[in-house]
Amino acid sequence: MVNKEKRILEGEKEKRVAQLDGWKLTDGKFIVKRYRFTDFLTGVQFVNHIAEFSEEIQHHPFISIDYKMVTLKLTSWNAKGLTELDLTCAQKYDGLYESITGK
Ligand SMILES: C[C@H](O)[C@H](O)[C@H]1CNC2=NC(N)=NC(=O)C2=N1
Repeated sequence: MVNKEKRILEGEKEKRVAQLDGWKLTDGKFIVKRYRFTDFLTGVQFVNHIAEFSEEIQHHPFISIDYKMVTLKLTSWNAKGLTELDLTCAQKYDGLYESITGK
C-alpha cells in the first residue's frame, strides 16, 4: 500500500503539482489554490464541505474566505512537507468545488 504520509521527493514536487488543476507550489512545501464563486454563501457552503471532509480524514487545510473567493493552502505538518495525502486532498477539494458549482 502507498504511504500517503510520505513526503514527495524534492525533484518530483514541481511535476506532481503541475499535474493538478490550478494548484501552485509555494515555499517549497505548500500547495495553494483560489476558488471563485458567484456569491459569498456558495463559497461558505464549499468551506463547510471542506471542513467536514477535513475532520473525517483528520487533515486540515488553511482556509481563507475573501468575499466570493476561497483560498485553500495545504501541507503535511507531521511530515514537514508535501505528501501524497496533500495531492489526494487537492483533487478531492476540486471534486467538491465541481459538485457545488458544476464547474
Ligand atoms: C493528530 C492529528 O491527526 C494531526 O495533527 C493532523 C491534523 N490535521 C493535519 N492537517 C494537516 N494539513 N497536516 C497535518 O499534518 C495534520 N495533522
